[in-house]
Amino acid sequence: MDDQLAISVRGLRKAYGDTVAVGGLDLDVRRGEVFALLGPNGAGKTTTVEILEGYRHADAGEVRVLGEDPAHPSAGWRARVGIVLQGTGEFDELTVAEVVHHFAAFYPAADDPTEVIARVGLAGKTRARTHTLSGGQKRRLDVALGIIGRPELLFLDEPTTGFDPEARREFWELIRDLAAAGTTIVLTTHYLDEAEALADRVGVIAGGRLIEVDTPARLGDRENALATVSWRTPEGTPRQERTATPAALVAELAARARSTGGDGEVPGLTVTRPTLEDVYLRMIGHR
Ligand SMILES: Nc1ncnc2c1ncn2[C@@H]1O[C@H](COP(=O)(O)OP(=O)(O)OP(=O)(O)O)[C@@H](O)[C@H]1O
Repeated sequence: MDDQLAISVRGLRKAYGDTVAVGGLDLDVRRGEVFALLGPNGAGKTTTVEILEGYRHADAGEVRVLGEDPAHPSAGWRARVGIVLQGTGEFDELTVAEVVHHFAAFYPAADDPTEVIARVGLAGKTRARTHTLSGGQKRRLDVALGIIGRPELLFLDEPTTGFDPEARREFWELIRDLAAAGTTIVLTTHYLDEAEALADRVGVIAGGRLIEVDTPARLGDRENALATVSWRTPEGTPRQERTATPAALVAELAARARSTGGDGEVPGLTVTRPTLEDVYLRMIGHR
């Protein structure tokens, strides 16, 4: 296997009875990258990720995660992989500090619990019992437990569901810090802006297969898509034109505005290209 790859999957298949959840999926995730898996409900993301984590067994295919088959990992493998699970319910009566210390004891080279609690923004809640935390604070605790072992590879399943906008931005900073420190991150999300903000590459899963992988900027040939230029005429009428040469059109509009005695400003001018959500929806079959 290529040493530059944290994850390599070929021909992955998994069915539940008659339901084919994953039907021949190929995937490579490079070491050090942030990789976002997108796909509609039921596309096969969770099944794929749980196989990568070693929690489910594939029916067929070759899977390598940090060089090993997660279905038969060596003793040290699990400590190298961090998983952010949804919910730590059994620890309701313990404090944040107690839970994080408890998890730290499972790892050979755990990070400093106090420092990790501060990094996820729970410094003010160290002594709080976990059942008193808000939904967003509980997710931060989940993240703390996922990173306490200093994983080389971190799986995050819809990590910011229930976060307020400020908490999401803070969480994104945390993910960027982890990535900058060399952690490989695989993230599933339904938030396209989150994928765009965080991911080096995104993979779109539909019907149990990976249908496209690219950077957020290039997915679905997005950067070559026609731009939409919108503006208002001097009379205030809204106008819109789709063009492959938006700079030329904007220059022409500015020249026209100057020639009619104005300062060259074009009222209401915007230039947009399809958003990641636009190309994603087109890709999975919505027009
Ligand atoms: N334990 C199970 N038993 C039976 N069918 C299952 C099981 N887990 C998943 N499936 C089915 O496999 C398919 C893929 O499900 P999966 O949970 O992997 O999708 P997903 O992409 O993670 O969806 P979501 O975005 O809703 O979390 C679905 O049709 C689902 O109903």
